[in-house]
Amino acid sequence: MMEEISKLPLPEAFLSFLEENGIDPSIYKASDSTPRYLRLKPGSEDEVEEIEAEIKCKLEKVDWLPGFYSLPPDIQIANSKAYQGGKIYGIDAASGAAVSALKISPGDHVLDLCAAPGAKLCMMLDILGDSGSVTGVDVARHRLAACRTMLLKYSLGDRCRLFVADGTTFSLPPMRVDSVSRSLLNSESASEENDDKFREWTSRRPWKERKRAAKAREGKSSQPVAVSENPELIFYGRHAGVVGISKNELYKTMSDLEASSCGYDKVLVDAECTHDGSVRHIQKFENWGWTTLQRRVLDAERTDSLSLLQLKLLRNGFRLLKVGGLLVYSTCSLTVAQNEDIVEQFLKENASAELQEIEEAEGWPCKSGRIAKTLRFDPLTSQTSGLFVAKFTKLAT
Ligand SMILES: C[S@@+](CC[C@H](N)C(=O)[O-])C[C@H]1O[C@@H](n2cnc3c(N)ncnc32)[C@H](O)[C@@H]1O
Repeated sequence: MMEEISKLPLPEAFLSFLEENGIDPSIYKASDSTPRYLRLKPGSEDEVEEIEAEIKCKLEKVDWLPGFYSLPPDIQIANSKAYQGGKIYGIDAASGAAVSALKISPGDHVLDLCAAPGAKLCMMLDILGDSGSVTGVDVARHRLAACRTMLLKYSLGDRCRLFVADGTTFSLPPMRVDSVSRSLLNSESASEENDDKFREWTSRRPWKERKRAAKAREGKSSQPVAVSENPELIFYGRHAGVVGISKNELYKTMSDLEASSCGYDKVLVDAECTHDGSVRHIQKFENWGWTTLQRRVLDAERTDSLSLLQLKLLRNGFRLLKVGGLLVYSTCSLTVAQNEDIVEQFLKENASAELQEIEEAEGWPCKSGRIAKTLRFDPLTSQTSGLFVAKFTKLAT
């Protein structure tokens, strides 16, 4: 087997998986030449030359995506001052496109239902600046903790809340404007008597959270990711409408009817998937072992349960969207089962869901998916990692 693999770029089983799913294996041959991408923190535009000098490489502006630059795949940015100082983000251009498709406008309340590790969430917060809010949800505590670290590094957390929660059942409303004004009034005076009310977030984690995190670490190697029954808030910014309100207020869930009128303006469901479109992810299996690839990517049973998870995430994300809002469903898989099939099934069961043309995509180097209005990025066509994107709106019924 090893001999065969050393001759082939990818193992037979993976090639048959691609064939079964109608994916052209030659897209992986472009992997060596697929550039790396970075996004510039807004406000750092004048520092491009300095960054280029530091990483010793020219940054090519991505002409179809504002704020994005490409660089050769072998250039490392993690040790650079620009990266460590929070002036640049490592994020694939296709991921940037998925966020752009959401058309986030000032004041929007955005839900990111599979948020970790958070490259897209950071981009949303940068777009929103000093307005609106982003609620990030992820079932994996350690990944969401990494997202929190990123928010702090880029000083982006002011209008963000992060919940460890199951995205298929999450039901909390967006930050309420009245709670923000109340929280501003209360933030100074949140005193000992107000023990039930949230005070300003501190990086000193409460004892309970530390204990839970230690427990999760102990069980991590042998158990799948633990799904907490109730959402658990692991971060909130000063202007995220949390400071000064009580736990009862924060954890009050929305009914479907309430969600239609007071739900989120924009929802991203960047669903868990087999990651087969991510060239760099597939390449990692060379070190992790091809048997791991068999288990994690090709196993039919996993794929079936993943499809169900994807459908449930999409259903719940859409439930939390307000009428007239926009939802983007994306995966970094290129299989039809995890993309078009999910979209089709979802549309069949939701009379209020309408697939939308992604107007922003004019000039994007991508192809149409098998369903009109959906998009597919792949390394050959787009010079990016693989990504499927579909956009929906919620109609009044
Ligand atoms: C493709 S990744 C998301 C990447 C992220 N949007 C970003 O830009 O960095 C999928 C995420 O879904 C999370 N996930 C898996 N099952 C979930 C569930 N039931 N609810 C919420 N998140 C889930 C995984 O932990 C993983 O972090």
